[in-house]
Amino acid sequence: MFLVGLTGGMASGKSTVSSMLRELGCPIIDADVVARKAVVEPHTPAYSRIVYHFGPEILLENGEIDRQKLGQLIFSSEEKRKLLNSITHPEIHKAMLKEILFYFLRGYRYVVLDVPLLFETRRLTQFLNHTVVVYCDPATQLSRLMQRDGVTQEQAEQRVAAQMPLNEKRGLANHVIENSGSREDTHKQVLRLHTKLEDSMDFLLVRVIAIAATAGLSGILLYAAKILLS
Ligand SMILES: CC(C)(COP(=O)(O)OP(=O)(O)OC[C@H]1O[C@@H](n2cnc3c(N)ncnc32)[C@H](O)[C@@H]1O)[C@@H](O)C(=O)NCCC(=O)NCCS
Ligand SMILES: Nc1ncnc2c1ncn2[C@@H]1O[C@H](COP(=O)(O)OP(=O)(O)OP(=O)(O)O)[C@@H](O)[C@H]1O
Repeated sequence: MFLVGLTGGMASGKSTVSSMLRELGCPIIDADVVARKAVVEPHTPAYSRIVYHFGPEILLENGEIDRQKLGQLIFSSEEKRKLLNSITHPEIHKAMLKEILFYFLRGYRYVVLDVPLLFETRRLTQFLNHTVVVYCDPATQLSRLMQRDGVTQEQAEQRVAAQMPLNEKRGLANHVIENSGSREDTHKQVLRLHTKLEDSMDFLLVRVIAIAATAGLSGILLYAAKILLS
């Protein structure tokens, strides 16, 4: 099975690209969704540790974590961000591994992992066959972030600064989707990426068949040699 890592910066367009890929039939595992579902819901081990370290003041009245409050805390303090990451990341990776297994057992040939902090944590990169960065220019990124999350320019800049610079991520990827333009333009690039992924799957299949055939052939030759020499 092939693993494809999809990443980018805050509001650079990862979810936009992953929904396009999903529409084309690609299985997607979204780390933000995994984190929301399996990591910070009440009664999970990560939830208890977050409340222990950050205090009950980060809870809503219904006992759930106030994501906005926790976000404000961790995006303004590297120390707190590191603490939250140390609690959540091992749990996120475990939950993602379970989902990868699920797709593997269902016979999928590849799965796309949408992970915002792929290059920051680097835990997953060694297992990936392809890495894709969704890039957009810094001014567009800031304005999309401010518009989507209703935050000030200062808050948006602070959030962007909490991650590895997007330019650096772009240099680490095998494949870049340039998302500063229109959605249509991005869609065209996603179609090309999809074809590339499908082609590399076919290439993998041909390689596996060739290896199997070679192994089969050498098996027959060995068997024949054994009979002739006995
Ligand atoms: C900080 C939290 C509470 C903010 O929740 P909120 O619903 O407002 O945002 P959401 O979860 O949709 O994340 C939005 C984006 O913020 C960025 N982000 C999230 N956590 C972090 C982090 N620890 N460091 C840097 N950027 C982060 C990512 O680009 C992400 O796509 C939440 O993101 C969280 O629990 N983060 C810790 C888990 C984590 O690291 N998630 C990222 C997956 S690798
Ligand atoms: N090409 C585009 N043209 C116009 N708006 C766009 C384009 N791509 C994305 N957007 C908008 O920009 C915002 C950020 O995009 P998106 O949510 O896909 O980013 P993201 O990388 O998943 O963000 P995050 O990591 O913060 O969750 C969204 O409001 C989205 O609708």
